[in-house]
Amino acid sequence: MSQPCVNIGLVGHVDHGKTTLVRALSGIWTDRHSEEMKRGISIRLGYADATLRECSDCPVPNCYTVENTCPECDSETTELRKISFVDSPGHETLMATMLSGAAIMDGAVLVIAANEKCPQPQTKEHLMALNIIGIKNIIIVQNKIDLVTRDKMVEHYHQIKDFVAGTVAEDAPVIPISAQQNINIDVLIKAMEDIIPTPVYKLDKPARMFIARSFDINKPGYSIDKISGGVIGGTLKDGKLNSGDELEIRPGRKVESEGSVKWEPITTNVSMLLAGTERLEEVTPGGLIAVGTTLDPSLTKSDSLTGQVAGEPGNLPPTHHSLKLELHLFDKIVGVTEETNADIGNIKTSEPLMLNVGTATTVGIVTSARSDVAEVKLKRPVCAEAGSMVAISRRIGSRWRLIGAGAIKP
Ligand SMILES: Nc1nc2c(ncn2[C@@H]2O[C@H](COP(=O)(O)OP(=O)(O)OP(=O)(O)O)[C@@H](O)[C@H]2O)c(=O)[nH]1
Repeated sequence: MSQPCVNIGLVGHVDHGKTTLVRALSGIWTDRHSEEMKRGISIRLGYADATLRECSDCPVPNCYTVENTCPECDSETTELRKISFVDSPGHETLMATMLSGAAIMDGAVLVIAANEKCPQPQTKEHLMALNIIGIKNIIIVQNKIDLVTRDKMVEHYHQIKDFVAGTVAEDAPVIPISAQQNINIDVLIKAMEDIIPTPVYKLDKPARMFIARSFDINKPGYSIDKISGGVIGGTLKDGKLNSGDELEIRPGRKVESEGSVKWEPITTNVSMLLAGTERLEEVTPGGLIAVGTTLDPSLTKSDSLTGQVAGEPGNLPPTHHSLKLELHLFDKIVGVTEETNADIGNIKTSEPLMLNVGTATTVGIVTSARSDVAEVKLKRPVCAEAGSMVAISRRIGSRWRLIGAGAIKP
């Protein structure tokens, strides 16, 4: 049995075909939430595992597939790697969700629809987010090529190249595909093998897991056989987890008594480890895992532990109630709206900011600010190491807009 070894994110503007592409690569539709069906957009992060395979005996050169049997020559294919896909929502109001997902991506596919002018607002904003979080292994797909003429496709390709010039994706390959018609999916698989390596993990370090989902197994559709406690899902960044291990979760649980509020770390035990549908005795970093715990399911329901960090007791990063950030702000606001090209200027004392740290999203009020450093008092504390990168968004009009990044100062 093996678990996925790398997390690949799908990012890009709303409706450009991320979920359809995950389906082409994994056979799984990640949008199953009823509100998503109703609105026709992704709201939560979607997750799906896939096994990328190669047909080495094939008369067709470079034959890559996700099927066990080669679609070209019917030979049995060989496994290259198992991958977990993280499907981000592309709607502008869901940037915080996209940023939480980006924290667990090892590489990303930027999906750009060929039938719309490039760049669309979240094509830009998602690329900036990848830049902030430090994701360098990027592939660009030019999707929906079935809807455009060859000339339009070439014109669109040049728009993409102009747009990424000078960015972290400058040298990323641009692969024309149709996720819906399964065109060039094999070329994309080959590019994933070439461009997005399996990270080198530090197995001898204490276990540390970024929690991206948490749920109550009793909820219909989520039930996992033989678990009676709450479940957390996410990715292990370092170390290993074994069935039966003790686990600490930080910041933990909010406790209110006599008018004061405290956050207490939670301790629990690992009762079950799952990668996809496979039950494992030990998990290592890479891919998305679900951890069954001995916690009361009321503590994990409705993603209540999303954004927290789990790991070996006594070895987790500190809990911060305020953050001192070394600022790296953009010059201009990203996105195509009436505020486009508006200068960002300095962060001001008393202004509210939305901060994304790892998979956590929190809001805070600036208590002091200079042009290069700001201190922010957080509404909800976060567990993070000094030096970690924080994505900073400011409220402009009716939504939070990404304005830059900050490194946590000790
Ligand atoms: N013709 C054509 N339509 C496509 C293709 N890929 C996706 N679509 C359609 O485009 C629409 C949006 O696709 P989704 O996969 O939901 O897009 P998304 O990027 O996941 O959307 P959000 O997650 O809500 O941002 C759907 O109606 C798809 O059927 C393609 O290659 N060709």
